[in-house]
Amino acid sequence: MSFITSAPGKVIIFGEHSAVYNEPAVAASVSSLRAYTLVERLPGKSSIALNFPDIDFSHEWSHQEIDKLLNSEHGKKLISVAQGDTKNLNQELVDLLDADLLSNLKDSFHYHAAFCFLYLYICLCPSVTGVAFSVKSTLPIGAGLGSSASISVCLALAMLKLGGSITSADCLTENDKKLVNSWSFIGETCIHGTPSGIDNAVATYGNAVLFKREEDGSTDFKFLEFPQIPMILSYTKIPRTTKVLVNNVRELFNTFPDIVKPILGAMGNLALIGTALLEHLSENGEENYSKLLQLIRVNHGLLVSLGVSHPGLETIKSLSDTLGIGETKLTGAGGGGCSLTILKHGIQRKEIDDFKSTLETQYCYGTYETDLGGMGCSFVNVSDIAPNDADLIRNVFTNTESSREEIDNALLPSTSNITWIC
Ligand SMILES: Nc1ncnc2c1ncn2[C@@H]1O[C@H](COP(=O)(O)OP(=O)(O)O)[C@@H](O)[C@H]1O
Ligand SMILES: C[C@@](O)(CCOP(=O)(O)O)CC(=O)O
Ligand SMILES: [Mg+2]
Repeated sequence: MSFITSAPGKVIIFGEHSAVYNEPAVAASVSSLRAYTLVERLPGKSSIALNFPDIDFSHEWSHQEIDKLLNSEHGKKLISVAQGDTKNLNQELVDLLDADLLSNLKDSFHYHAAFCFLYLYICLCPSVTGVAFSVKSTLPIGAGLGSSASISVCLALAMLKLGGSITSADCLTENDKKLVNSWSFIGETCIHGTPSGIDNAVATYGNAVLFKREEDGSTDFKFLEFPQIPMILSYTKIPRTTKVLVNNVRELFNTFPDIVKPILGAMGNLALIGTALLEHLSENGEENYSKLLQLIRVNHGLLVSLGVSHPGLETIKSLSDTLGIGETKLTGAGGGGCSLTILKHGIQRKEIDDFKSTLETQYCYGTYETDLGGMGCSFVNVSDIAPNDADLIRNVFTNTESSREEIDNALLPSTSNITWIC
């Protein structure tokens, strides 16, 4: 029964934060940055173990601890209600998990990851025991590239398979993906409170989407097709959490609704106009491309007005302005993390290298050049992997120090030997 699940990170091109307020937003998967979850039997044991080496956290719940919850009348009732609700967390179940299974973790940095894991486990495969889940990711964590959504998707897919809700062997059906998307939304809710659902949708389906959350909590999205856009992702390495930034915007909204609402509405319009430009990028000579760049600048300005930028992000923006290489906006929740620079046409390699090396040497920032779009969630059975490759993969999951290159060589769809099922 050993298998691995995988899901990509994402870049929000237009509409972070406004997406939470039911405005349209555009995002695409980041094909080369992904999370992976290895699911294996724990020989001779009946506990449930989680192993999150990227955040230096592992935990094991005994069968007895979990059974206490599963066998109590109150617990059973709450679980059955929670199993039928993929829009909201069941607060009574959350309180029960906090009091019993998460009490030692409540104030720790690891709490939200453990909570996400446990809530999904209790809803999706509570009778499965004697299993270990190990999560490894090449995404920077808390950086705006959707690491929380990609681990939520990996865990939801793994647990839906273990619980028997997903049985497909050769491909994931539309219904399978719908289930993964719904339950990973619940995982995102555990980690950041009030997600729009755009990150888990992109991590589930891959590609690029125009996304909108509706008043009733349902979501609507359409896949977009546009050519690769030359861009650089810059990573300030300044830590922040999406939960705090989303809460800060909520406070601003509550204080000045008449001011903040139109800003969010402008972001929504910008996403719609940006979509039309992306879909017709090569038409009208340079006109559509330069309008796209203008919208990137406007979107960043609006995000600054919401208070979600950071001096570190402004450093990147001002360097790209000084060098005249393109337009920069923060991407994801902001407050640190990553920015996205869309390059002007005709920029020379040397100019790009100067930009990158200044950020890397003067500020110790990281940079990524990656294509957008590509495969969403996927899985592979370990029995279908050649024994040598399977050993390499186990190493990657057990060695806390494994590098991005080692993880990519062992697991990345484009560079490993694995035939992922998606
Ligand atoms: N590889 C990972 N292992 C364990 N937890 C992770 C991992 N990646 C993400 N997380 C969880 O997601 C949180 C970060 O999510 P968030 O603040 O939304 O930032 P982002 O999604 O932009 O990376 C982490 O604090 C942790 O709880
Ligand atoms: C700020 C927001 O729009 C995106 C958050 O993305 P990330 O967690 O920073 O990668 C929140 C959301 O849409 O759920
Ligand atoms: Mg997140």
